[in-house]
Amino acid sequence: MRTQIVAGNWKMNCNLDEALHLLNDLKLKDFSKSNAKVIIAPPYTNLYPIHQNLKDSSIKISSQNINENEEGAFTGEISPDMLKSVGVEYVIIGHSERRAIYGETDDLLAKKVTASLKHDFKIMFCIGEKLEQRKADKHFEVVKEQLEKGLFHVSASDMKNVVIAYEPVWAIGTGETASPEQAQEIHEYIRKVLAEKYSQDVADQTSILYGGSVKPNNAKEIFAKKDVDGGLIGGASLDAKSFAEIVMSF
Ligand SMILES: O=C(CO)COP(=O)(O)O
Repeated sequence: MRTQIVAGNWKMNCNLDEALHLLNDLKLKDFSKSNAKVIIAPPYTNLYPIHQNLKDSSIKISSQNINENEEGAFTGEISPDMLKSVGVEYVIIGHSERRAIYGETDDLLAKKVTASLKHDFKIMFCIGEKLEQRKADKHFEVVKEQLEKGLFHVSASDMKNVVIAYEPVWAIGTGETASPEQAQEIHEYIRKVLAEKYSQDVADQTSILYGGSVKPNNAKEIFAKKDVDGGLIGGASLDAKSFAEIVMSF
């Protein structure tokens, strides 16, 4: 049985006051009624206070990025050890905004994956095609290549620490969602690629999340699909009521 996950990617939103407010609202929700594991990925500046605040909670903390180096002259960057020391358990790697806006390449992402596993983080590895690639019917080959270049140096045994997040770029923050059928089709394909690379066991045990305009009114239908094991939620994760409703879709 795969772990079902609903993760909130807060992106560059919430100063400390706003973050603690949102967290308090989330803590009032009874997530024990859901089968999903709940993860939040706040900005770096909120990680430690949130960790301190979540000590008795089942909510897990993720960072939105990580640097692949141990330490040193990398101005503005955050190391694996720094994230460990403030209670981070998960890291998001390869988000399309990091790929597109900050030029993160498959090679760099592969290094971030290696560094994260070395430091015992769990990874949410993001893949997904752009609109023109979808229109040209290239989405299958795009996600396969992203997996091969960024993730497939990971050993089969380390894959238990990897979650894949399929996020079609055309559906992120646009209000346009992949249909449940489109999500199922490509999630099934990703699982097939995992089975070919590793084994059916690894493929069957790897959670594959969908991300891209997931809202309370569409989550249930998307999550009901056989190969969709949860969601990576952007905008709707900034509102405790909406996020909780999405979590309760499981
Ligand atoms: O990028 C996303 C999560 O990482 C999805 O964002 P939205 O839910 O705002 O479309």
